[in-house]
Amino acid sequence: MEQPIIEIHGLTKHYGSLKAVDDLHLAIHKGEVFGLLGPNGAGKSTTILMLLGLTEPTAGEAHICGVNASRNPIYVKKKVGYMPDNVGFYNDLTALENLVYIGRLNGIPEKEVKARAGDMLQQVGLEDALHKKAGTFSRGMKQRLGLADVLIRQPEVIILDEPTLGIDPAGVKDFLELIRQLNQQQGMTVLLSSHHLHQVQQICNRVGIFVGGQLLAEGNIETLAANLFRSAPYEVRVAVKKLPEQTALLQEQLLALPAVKQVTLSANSAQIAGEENITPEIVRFFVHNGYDVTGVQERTYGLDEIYQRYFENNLKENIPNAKSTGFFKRSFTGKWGKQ
Ligand SMILES: Nc1ncnc2c1ncn2[C@@H]1O[C@H](COP(=O)(O)OP(=O)(O)OP(=O)(O)O)[C@@H](O)[C@H]1O
Repeated sequence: MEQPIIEIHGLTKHYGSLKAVDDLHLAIHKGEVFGLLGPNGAGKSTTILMLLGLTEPTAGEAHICGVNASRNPIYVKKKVGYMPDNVGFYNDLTALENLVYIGRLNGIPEKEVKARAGDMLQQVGLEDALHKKAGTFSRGMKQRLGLADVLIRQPEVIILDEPTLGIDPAGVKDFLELIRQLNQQQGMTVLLSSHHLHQVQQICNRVGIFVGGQLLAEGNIETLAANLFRSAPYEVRVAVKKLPEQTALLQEQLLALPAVKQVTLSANSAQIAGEENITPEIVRFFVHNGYDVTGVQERTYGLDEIYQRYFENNLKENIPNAKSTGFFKRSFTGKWGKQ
């Protein structure tokens, strides 16, 4: 397999007694969109600064595009396009003028720079705002200009720190679509940090959940879900016209079926979780026992549950069994309750 474009080993940063980043290990490969997901203060920005060689790690190493970031910050600057959470521009210059200026600073030949800047602005959807002053731009437009600023340097990888902060929902959707296109059409590798799990879920191939300086879990959504709900990863809800008032026997019968681990009964539905795909068996059971089945629904996990679950585990250590936690019931009923 190709060498990862970002490789982090034991990366650690202390600020006095505070461990902002604690023994981080991570590999991101070419063409991936990786989401670093975590609440404020989790250590995302500190990690990014170490990746860029802008702050020295207390311990560990970050390699990016094949070099040690803290030993080669200038090389890293050439290879990596970094968009901070607050991009600054010259407000009195137009979008095109700002970008031409940046292009020149980055050594783009004079005869090319204007055309390249124009192309970039078109690519990020600012073709109608070429000659507008950056000072008049909305937050969403500024982020697009920030992306053009990053892309004109022709980076191998782009790192975006909270790129959608402060943009309205429509702007967020457009911006994320832009990132997706960059990835799909140009194979651009992207690392983005966010505390918006829904946004991360929309465009990232892989996600790292980062809390209190530690990477608590990492993988694609399916892997995270499987790890999280390891004991009973499959769930099905069967809606029936009416369940008996005394449910103890039914509960016992269901729990006796192979692979069934958890059963929650309400007036007209049964929620059942198991070690493997139990849907056919469960449906057969209800039909065979004369219940009028009005609906069957298999459950899929979203990042929501995973994210909350890891927070919960992190806050309340050593939860022995997911079955008994309030979270499990809450997310279960919460998700279905909405439908
Ligand atoms: N220069 C610094 N000096 C001291 N403490 C710092 C410094 N920079 C960050 N920290 C602390 O390190 C921790 C991690 O901060 P960091 O900015 O990396 O988190 P984050 O996940 O990016 O959060 P946010 O989304 O709020 O930026 C926080 O507790 C923060 O207060």
